[in-house]
Amino acid sequence: MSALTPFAKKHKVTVIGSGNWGSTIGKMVAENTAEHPELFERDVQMWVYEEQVEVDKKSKIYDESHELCKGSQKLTAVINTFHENVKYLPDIALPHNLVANPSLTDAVKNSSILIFNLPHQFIINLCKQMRGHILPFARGISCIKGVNVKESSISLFSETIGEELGIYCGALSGANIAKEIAAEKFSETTIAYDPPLVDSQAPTPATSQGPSPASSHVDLTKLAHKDASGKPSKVILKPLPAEYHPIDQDTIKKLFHRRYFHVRVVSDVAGVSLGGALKNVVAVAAGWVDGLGWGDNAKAAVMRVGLLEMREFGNRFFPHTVHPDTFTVESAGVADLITTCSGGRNHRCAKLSIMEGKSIEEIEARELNGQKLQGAMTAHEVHTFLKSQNAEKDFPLMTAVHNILMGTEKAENIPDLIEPEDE
Ligand SMILES: NC(=O)C1=CN([C@@H]2O[C@H](COP(=O)(O)OP(=O)(O)OC[C@H]3O[C@@H](n4cnc5c(N)ncnc54)[C@H](O)[C@@H]3O)[C@@H](O)[C@H]2O)C=CC1
Ligand SMILES: O=C(CO)COP(=O)(O)O
Repeated sequence: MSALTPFAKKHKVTVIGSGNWGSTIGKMVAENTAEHPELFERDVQMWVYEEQVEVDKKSKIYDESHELCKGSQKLTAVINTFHENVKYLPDIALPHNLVANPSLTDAVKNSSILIFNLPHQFIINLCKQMRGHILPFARGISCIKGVNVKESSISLFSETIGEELGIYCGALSGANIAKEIAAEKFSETTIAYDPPLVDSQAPTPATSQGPSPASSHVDLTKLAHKDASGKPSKVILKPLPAEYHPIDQDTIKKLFHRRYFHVRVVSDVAGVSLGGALKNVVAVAAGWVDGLGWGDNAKAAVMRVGLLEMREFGNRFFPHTVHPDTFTVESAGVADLITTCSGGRNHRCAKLSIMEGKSIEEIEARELNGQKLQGAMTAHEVHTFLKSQNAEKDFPLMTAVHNILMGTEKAENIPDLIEPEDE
């Protein structure tokens, strides 16, 4: 078979991150690569931030005669031997074709599809380590819930990843509490994936020798490609060689969709990303309200105001790209807000912090066994940005969450703090 035979090459997939959600996504993606051998290599690499763990004696996989069950062991060795992430996703059987790899550069080598799934504070550093080690034409999907704020500028992690690595990156977000999905309970998600036409339908230009075998003949610099704020993207995308099946919306859906995990693919990367990031701030407020014992009506009021602020944030700061309906129609909007304000970690830790009179960080360290909350950090980042735009008063709930975390306001004052000024 010639190297240029269409689709002679299968996509190698790497998941970068192996926490609660990273391992769950790894599980689903590995189930799908095994079911679609025409598109994907069977084995999925999962980059693991290496650390020492102990296999719990109460765990189903515990075997007192096994060396890896004695004392502290490398997490990657435990995952690859017992096919369970004992630290971040205990009691869930992972597919044997999901391979834990502690070397980032080795895990991403030759992968044409990169899935980013880490707490947002770690991603920029990792992208720097990946530079020069990935396929230049790789495509990405960011499952990260957070925004990248630098003083007066804000960007989505799909964009940050895209710019750091020079690739196109879409976003996956939804009402997706990982442990429910890992147990194969039904949920929906939204994937925003809208690369320039070259990967999907762009006609390959004909040459005097007939149709070009390689999509690399398409001049990508001439294709309209804008970032989420509507400015022309700085990234000059490299086309996918023609021996690969196109990485289009259909390919992406096949990689993620499961019987228990229904995927809707849309084009609104900004709306999907902002929904996932901003709802974490609202969930902190909802947790406080529950911790105060104020009941469901109070929580619904906070969620209503939060949803309006999420939509306004998108409209105001990403006016060229956000579809306001994403916040109310898609899993990545209102559904994620509801689930996170009910069963999410941000909500639970905020609730306990009020009930016990402790900081959220103390509760996080005690309750989450190394998992990382995103809500408080995102509240501070969003506040930095809103302040730079002189827009704090237009986002009273987001501002209140920041001020309460800083100790300059009290959660008990939330009803007054979110009351519009003219009422
Ligand atoms: N857990 C959930 O239910 C969901 C989480 N998300 C989002 O997914 C993203 C990833 O979260 P999770 O998988 O839940 O992570 P997690 O909070 O369960 O785990 C923390 C992860 O950070 C890694 N880590 C710790 N220190 C590190 C360092 N210095 N450098 C690099 N990595 C380090 C750990 O190895 C671990 O994989 C976040 O943006 C989160 O908001 C999205 C949907 C659901
Ligand atoms: O994003 C989530 C659910 O969609 C998970 O939220 P938490 O990080 O608050 O658990």
